Amino acid sequence: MAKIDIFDTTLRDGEQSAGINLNTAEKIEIAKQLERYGVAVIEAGFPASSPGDFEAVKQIAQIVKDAKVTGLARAIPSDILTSYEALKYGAQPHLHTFIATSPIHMEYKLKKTPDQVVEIAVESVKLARKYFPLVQWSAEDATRSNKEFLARIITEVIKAGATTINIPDTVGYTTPAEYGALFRYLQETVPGIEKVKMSAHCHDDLGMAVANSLAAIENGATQIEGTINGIGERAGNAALEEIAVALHIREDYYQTHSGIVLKETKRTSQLVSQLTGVMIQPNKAIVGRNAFAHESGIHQDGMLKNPETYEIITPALIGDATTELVLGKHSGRHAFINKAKSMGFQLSDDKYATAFSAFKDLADRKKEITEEDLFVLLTDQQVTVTDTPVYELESVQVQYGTSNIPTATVRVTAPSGDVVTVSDTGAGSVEAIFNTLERVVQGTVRILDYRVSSVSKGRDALGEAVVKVRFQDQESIGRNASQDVLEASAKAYLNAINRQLQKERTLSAVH
Ligand SMILES: CC(=O)SCCNC(=O)CCNC(=O)[C@H](O)C(C)(C)COP(=O)(O)OP(=O)(O)OC[C@H]1O[C@@H](n2cnc3c(N)ncnc32)[C@H](O)[C@@H]1OP(=O)(O)O
Ligand SMILES: CC(C)C(=O)C(=O)O
Ligand SMILES: [Mg+2]
Repeated sequence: MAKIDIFDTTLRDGEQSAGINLNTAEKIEIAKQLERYGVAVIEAGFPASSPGDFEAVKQIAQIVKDAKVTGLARAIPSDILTSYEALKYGAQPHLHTFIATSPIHMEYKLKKTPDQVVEIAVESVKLARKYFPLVQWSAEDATRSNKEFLARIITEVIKAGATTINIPDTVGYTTPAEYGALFRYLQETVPGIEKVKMSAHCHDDLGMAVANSLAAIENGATQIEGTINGIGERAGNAALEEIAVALHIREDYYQTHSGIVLKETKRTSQLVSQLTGVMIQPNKAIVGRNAFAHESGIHQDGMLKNPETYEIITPALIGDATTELVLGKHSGRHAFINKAKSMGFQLSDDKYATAFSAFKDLADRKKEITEEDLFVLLTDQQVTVTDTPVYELESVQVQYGTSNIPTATVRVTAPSGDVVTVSDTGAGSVEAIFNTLERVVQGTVRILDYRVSSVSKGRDALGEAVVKVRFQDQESIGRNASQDVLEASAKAYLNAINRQLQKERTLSAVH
């Protein structure tokens, strides 16, 4: 099976992302992780661009042993010589030099004729080869270059000693079929091309960087360049983790291997995200937070029956990620009960049914149902004695204004089955609710304690209310968690009353 070398440029092209600035210690940490990840080449920076980059490249070249370390240089003697001073410590000194070959870059940016560009490229490669055993030459903006001119200049730089030829899609302009055809054309046209490594370097301006890179592999590329998490200038570079996993999962199709240690994927991605400060979008392939999260009932049911129904990549393949069956408004009974059991609950079918409908009701109102929310909801069912008639809150409404007296109106089904609606006021909203409920409940109720806290996190977190009352000469504690603390308070109050009623009923049944 053919080997595809992975050339990582997170520390050079990746760092060219707007807003990223890594210091030497951070670059070394990333380089060490890239070495563990199994990349073949690490482009550690652009040594001539700043003393900081020079120092980082030099240290990385000294530290990294299992990958080649390279640095970028323009086709300028001083860039090449400066790069040598940084890279000479590497196990196999490797230089990456480039010059643009498209008409627009040659005319407007370089202000050179095509003939001058060929001459500069040849001279730079010859100079580089005096110092470096390995010289990669890149035709910047290759995909907008004249292909006959591209074949001509590549022929000349190979004669001058280039050991790798890179065909960058610098502005993310090409398409998979077109890019593949360009690789085929160069292989069929350029004398001596079989002696060098052919490399692809794609940008994601049209969202095709990974697809273009894979097309290059299908057409003879044996090295792929990119960055971790796809970071890079403008829309970024090809995401290396996506390419490595695609080659693995579709090995049957590509018939290649990359040498990447896939179980280091998640860690590498997280490290780069943390040190660069570039967040990973949740639905990003392979490393996004949701890449292994299933929310809808039909998918969750399929996953529980056989994970291969909806997962082509196992989370274990890429490291520490786990499959997650996220419970939300699209979830079904199978996933809900499975989760409840995994949390240690064992309820009767009836209670599971009630808990599931309470869960659906909550999921309609709350974006994400956390494990804490479920715990509260299922515990409520576990401890509810269902055969005692109790007070049930049908609705609660509070009128509150900074200059009004708070007024509560509650509608409650009493143990007798009667539905009553009562209003009363209080110094605050909660007191108005409690005063109103006191008028509903038969018997004297004295509040001994009342507390509210948040169950989960975020602005839509459940609020949990705990109310301790004295009722029928006994102390009873009630609790409830709802999205609204006023509703939770009313329900907690009635829960305290109901628990006392249930206790009474159980005791009188025993005697
Ligand atoms: C596609 C890519 O990713 S290419 C890599 C891009 N990365 C970077 O540019 C990051 C680091 N760059 C830098 O720090 C600076 O741009 C430096 C140090 C390299 C150069 O800085 P300056 O000397 O101030 O030049 P400046 O950046 O303004 O302009 C670039 C010059 O290099 C020339 N140039 C651009 N590419 C090449 C090349 N491959 N070979 C030779 N000259 C080149 C330009 O024509 C321009 O020359 P001019 O000054 O004669 O007009
Ligand atoms: C320097 C080259 C390889 C580059 O980054 C590009 O053309 O995108
Ligand atoms: Mg690039």
